[in-house]
This record gives sequence, C-alpha cells and structure tokens, in this order.
Amino acid sequence: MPTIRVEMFEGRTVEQKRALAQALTEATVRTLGGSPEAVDILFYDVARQDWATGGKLWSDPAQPPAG
Ligand SMILES: O=C(O)C/C=C/C(=O)C(=O)O
Repeated sequence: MPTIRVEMFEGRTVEQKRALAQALTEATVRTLGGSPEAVDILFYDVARQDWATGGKLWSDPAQPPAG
C-alpha cells in the first residue's frame, strides 16, 4: 500500500491536514490505481528549531542581504 509521509512545520490545523490527506489520497488513486483504503498518509509536525535549510535554522531571524 502506498504510504506518504508529510513533514511540515507545526501549526497547520486539523482541517488543513484533513483536506491535504483527501487530496493526496485522491491523487494517489488517480495516478497509481487501487483503493483509497490502501493509501496511508502520515503527518509529522516539525518545529522550526528542528529544521534547517542552507545551514540556517528556520527559527532564527532572517539576516538582511549583504552589501
Ligand atoms: O511549509 C512547511 O511546512 C515547510 C517548508 C519548508 C521550506 O519551505 C523549505 O524547506 O524550503
């Protein structure tokens, strides 16, 4: 069964997660076939202090551009 992991910043509402789960499930069935009951969606809420991009934590204040 397809299992889709969604890692995103914490703070999304349960309504947003419900809507995203529905949309991802529909897209998966449309693309791969099978039944919606075979699709699992796992949500992982990540704190901004636990996520870095380009070597910078998302919880840290943005730096002004150099120059
Ligand atoms: O919006 C989120 O929940 C996570 C976003 C991450 C990024 O925008 C990124 O890693 O660049």
